[in-house]
Amino acid sequence: HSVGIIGAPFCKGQPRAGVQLGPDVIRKAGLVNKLENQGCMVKDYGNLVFEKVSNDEPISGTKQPRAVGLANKQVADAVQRIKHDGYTCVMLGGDHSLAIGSIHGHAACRPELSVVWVDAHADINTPLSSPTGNIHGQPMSYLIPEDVVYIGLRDVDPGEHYILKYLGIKIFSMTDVDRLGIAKVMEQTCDHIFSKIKKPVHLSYDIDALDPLVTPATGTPVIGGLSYREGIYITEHVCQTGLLSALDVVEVNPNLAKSEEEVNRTANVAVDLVLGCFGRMREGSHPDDYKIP
Ligand SMILES: N[C@@H](CC/C=C/[B-](O)(O)O)C(=O)O
Ligand SMILES: [Mn+2]
Ligand SMILES: [Mn+2]
Ligand SMILES: [Mn+2]
Repeated sequence: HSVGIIGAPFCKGQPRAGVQLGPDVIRKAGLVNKLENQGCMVKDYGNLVFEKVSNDEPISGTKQPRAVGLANKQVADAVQRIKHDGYTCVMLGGDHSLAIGSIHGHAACRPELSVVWVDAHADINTPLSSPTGNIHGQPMSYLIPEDVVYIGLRDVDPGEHYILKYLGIKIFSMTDVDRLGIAKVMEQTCDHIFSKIKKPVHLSYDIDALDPLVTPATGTPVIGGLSYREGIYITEHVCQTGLLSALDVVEVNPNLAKSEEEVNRTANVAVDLVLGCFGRMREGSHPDDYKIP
């Protein structure tokens, strides 16, 4: 696996400061070394720099529209570049509004991509249906949900639920995870997105899809989330399709942890999710040329 990492230290898609520290907190938990230690070739493109935007007044209730727009232009350009350089792209957030740019930039290179959205939330509010005006709850509404599957939903607004049903979007809520088990959810997710042809997968992973006991340092925690094992299983299954083309890991906010331990716990889980996407197997592994010493 060859992995291109881009950090997007951005927080304007939501009101809680701290999520802009996500990229470096995840790196500090050893992301690059751990990927290299499992045989990945890694290029870290560093962090994007987001200029301050003044007078960024709300537009029909939507907050920080100009900052979010500009940031996503930069993210789209970076992701497109990383894809053209031949890597599987890993975008470290930052809040989930960054998926606008990440998916847009990825689609510029791979227009036939499909999206797997792992999240407690649907993030598909329109500016008018949004109860908060925060754009991290809206990214999917700016993208044509061609082929998208949701996993982990448990906090969906009425407007979002209407849109999901109206568009017939495939969803696996936490009820479905309980009813089917994560293995069946992943089997049916792959059946759905690969029903016609094999497509590159864009996995957009909001860390709040996992239970707050597993990943407490996040801005919109919702109880009854995915276990660590379910969260990892999703990454292992996507990895074995061989079709993962871009990954977002978003919404790690160290400022919302109650302790240093909660920051580390959240960051370590974020790293393990990435490792699962790039071949880490819980059963263990050994190099082809391994010899008992
Ligand atoms: N549905 C709420 C919550 C949004 C949550 C966004 B998140 O999934 O990126 O955490 C809203 O629209 O404000
Ligand atoms: Mn989200
Ligand atoms: Mn969420
Ligand atoms: Mn969130």
